[in-house]
Amino acid sequence: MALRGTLSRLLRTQFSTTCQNRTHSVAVLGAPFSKGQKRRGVEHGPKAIRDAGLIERLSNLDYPVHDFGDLSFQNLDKDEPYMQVPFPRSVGRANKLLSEAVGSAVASGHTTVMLGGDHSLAIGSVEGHARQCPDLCLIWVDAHADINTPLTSPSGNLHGQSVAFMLKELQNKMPELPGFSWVKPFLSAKDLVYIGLRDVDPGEYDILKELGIQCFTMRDIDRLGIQRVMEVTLDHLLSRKQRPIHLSFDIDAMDPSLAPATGTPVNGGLTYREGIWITEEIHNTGLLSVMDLVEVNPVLGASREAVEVTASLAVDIIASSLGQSRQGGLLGPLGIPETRTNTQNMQLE
Ligand SMILES: NC(=[NH2+])NCCC[C@H](N)C(=O)O
Ligand SMILES: [Mn+2]
Ligand SMILES: [Mn+2]
Repeated sequence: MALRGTLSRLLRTQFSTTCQNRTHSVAVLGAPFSKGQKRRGVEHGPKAIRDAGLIERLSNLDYPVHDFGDLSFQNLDKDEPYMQVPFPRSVGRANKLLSEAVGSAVASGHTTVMLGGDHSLAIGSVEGHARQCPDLCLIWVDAHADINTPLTSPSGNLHGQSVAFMLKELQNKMPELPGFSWVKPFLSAKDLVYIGLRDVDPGEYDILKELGIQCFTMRDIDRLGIQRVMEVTLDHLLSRKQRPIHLSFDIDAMDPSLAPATGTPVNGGLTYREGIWITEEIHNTGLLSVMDLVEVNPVLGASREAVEVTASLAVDIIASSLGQSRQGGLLGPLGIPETRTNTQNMQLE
C-alpha cells in the first residue's frame, strides 16, 4: 500500500511536470510525409523550414533546442485504397511512429515542434501528446476543418479527416480503416477550437454544427477582431482549468499571398499580424506543449521566392509560438501596459 502510494505520487509529480511546466527546452521533430493527400512535395516541408533558419532562430530564444532530425517512414508497396481513401496503411503506420516520437519528446519534458508533412500527421502528433497529457486542449488554425469522415470526404484524402479520428463524439461515424486499429478517439468536441476557417465541406458543416464545436471563421475574425477571437478561444478552453495546449497550425490558414507554397490554398486568409497575434497569445498562456506546422510544400511554389517566403513565415509562426517577441528587450515590454482578462492573468502568474 505504502509503495503504491509513493509510486502514484511519483507518477503524479512526473505527470504534472511533464504536462505543465512548459518551455524549459524545445524538441524539433521532422515528419517528411505526404500520403495524406495526392500532391507530391509536402514531404520536403521539414527541410524547407530548417533551411529557412528555424534552429538558429529558436536558439536565440532562452532555452535549449534539441533537433531530433526527421523520422524515416517506410514505403509500403501494397496499399490499396479503402472506401476511396488513398494510402490508408501508409498514413496509419506513419502516424503510429510519429505518435510514439511525440509522446517520448513530451515525456522528456520538451515543448515539442512537429514539422510536416501533410496535416494527416496531426493524428499521430495529437494522439501521442494526449497519451502523455490526457487533459490537453486543441487549437486548430486552418482554412479547412479537416473533420471529414471517409464517408463525407469529397477527396478521400486523409489530411482532410484528421480531426474525425480524434473525436469521441464521432466514434460511431468512423469506419475501421486498415492501418488505424491503434487509434482510439480521445478528445471531446468542447476541447477543440478552430480559427481561420473559410473552406468547409457540407458534411463537415453538419458535424461542426451538430457537435457545437467552437469555430472562428475568417468572417468572425473580420467582425470581432483577432484580439477578441483569442480572448474567447482561451476563455473557452482554459477558464475552468489550466491545461496543456496542442496547437495544430496549417500554413494554409495564412493568406496565399503570404504562404503560396501549399497544396490547398484558399483566398482571404489570415494576415501576417493576425497569425502572429494568435501565436503570441498562445505563448503568453505559458501552456503550449506541442505544436504542428504543416502543409508547407516547396514543390508547389511558383518560384524560389514563393517557397522562401512560405518557409520563412513558418519559422516566424513557430518562433512566435515559443516566445519571440515584437516588444524586444530584457527590460520589459515597450509600449502601453496591457490589461488582461482574468483567465489570462491566471495563466501568467
Ligand atoms: N490539411 C488540408 N490542407 N486539408 C485540406 C482538405 C480539403 C478538403 N476539405 C478535403 O477533405 O479534401
Ligand atoms: Mn488547410
Ligand atoms: Mn489542415
